[in-house]
Amino acid sequence: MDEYPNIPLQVHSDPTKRGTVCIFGTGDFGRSLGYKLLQCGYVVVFGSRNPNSSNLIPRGAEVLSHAEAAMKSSIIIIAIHREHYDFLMPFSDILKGKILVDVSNNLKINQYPKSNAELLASLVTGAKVVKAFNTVSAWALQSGTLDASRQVFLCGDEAKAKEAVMEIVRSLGLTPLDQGSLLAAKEIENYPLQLFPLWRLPFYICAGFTILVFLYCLIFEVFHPLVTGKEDTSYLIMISIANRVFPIVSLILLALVYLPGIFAAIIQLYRGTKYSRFPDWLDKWMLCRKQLGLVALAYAFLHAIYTLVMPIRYYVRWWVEYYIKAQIKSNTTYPFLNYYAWLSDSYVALGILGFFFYVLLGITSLPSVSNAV
Ligand SMILES: NC(=O)C1=CN([C@@H]2O[C@H](COP(=O)(O)OP(=O)(O)OC[C@H]3O[C@@H](n4cnc5c(N)ncnc54)[C@H](OP(=O)(O)O)[C@@H]3O)[C@@H](O)[C@H]2O)C=CC1
Ligand SMILES: [Fe+3]
Repeated sequence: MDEYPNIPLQVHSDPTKRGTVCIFGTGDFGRSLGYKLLQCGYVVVFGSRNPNSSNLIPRGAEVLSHAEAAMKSSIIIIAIHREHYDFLMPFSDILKGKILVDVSNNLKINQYPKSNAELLASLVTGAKVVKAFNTVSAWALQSGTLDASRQVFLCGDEAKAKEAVMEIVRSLGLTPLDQGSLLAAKEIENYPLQLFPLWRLPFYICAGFTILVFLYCLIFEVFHPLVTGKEDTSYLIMISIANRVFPIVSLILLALVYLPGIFAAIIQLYRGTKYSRFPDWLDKWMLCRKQLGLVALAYAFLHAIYTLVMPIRYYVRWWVEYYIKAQIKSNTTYPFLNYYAWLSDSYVALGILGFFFYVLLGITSLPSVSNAV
């Protein structure tokens, strides 16, 4: 295999193989990406500090010293943390003209004034740095659960280098999204640290309506009877009031899912064209319909659970009363009476568990940039 730094990816002599890709670092991410590349027909060469003692290397890959490995390919994926980038400086000559793929992430948003990719470009002058793969997690690569995070954001100053990396991304079955020049690296590095960015607005809307309806029910069903008739109805809070809040908010959210479509249609009819931009507020609203719909569904599901729980609670309470009366009549004590009261309350816990289970399901199906470490 000869090295031609200006040719993006060297073609392997074996026609079943796509070409050689070099990966620096035999850590979690390097190994996972190597494994996936091997699966997709690439020849993979790892560059490591300890080529002989590296273990868990995917079968079929070669492990060499950094310098030897770099000679084998014109694309080098740097699967090493930013803090160790200066170790590359002695190899500057070998890396000249090569495509260096920066996959690194930080621990905090805007942790450094300069993005990791820009730092790499300034340390190894003459190399073509492309930022990519940082939003894909090692775990997703290995387990093949890439459904929710097939998008690979990438950026770089050299169009040809970017195209070569995009080709690799595509051949791994992922979708490259070109974000422009290396200046965009800072933003791309922040993506994995933004926790569910698409859920912020829907979360506020749902929380707002839930609190509002809950307070309304609380005032009319608990505070009002307490003030006017000195009647204590606080026992309604946990189940009856909650079960009133869920369907009301669920229906409001469902309306919020369908309303923007109607507004959009009216605007289009009014303007007489489909090809103009919607106002900003409508755009934001349309974009969070999926999340609002998911929460509406979760609330409807909770409503169903609580509705099922309620008659069981009445039944249990009836039994508790029945046994208390029986105890008084026969002047004896039944040992397990408390158990029934406890049982009735455990149904409440069941409802809450159901809720968390649903939320978990929702989270796993998110288009998650947040998958990556
Ligand atoms: N893990 C993940 O899910 C993801 C990780 N990333 C990024 O990938 C990069 C690697 O992450 P990950 O594999 O998890 O980390 P690991 O700690 O598992 O591996 C890092 C590797 O870097 C090499 N290394 C460590 N110290 C030095 C040093 N002083 N000089 C030279 N090489 C060194 C080692 O390889 P060797 O011993 O072979 O030299 C080591 O195995 C990071 O930048 C991370 O942000 C991006 C997306 C997801
Ligand atoms: Fe109902």
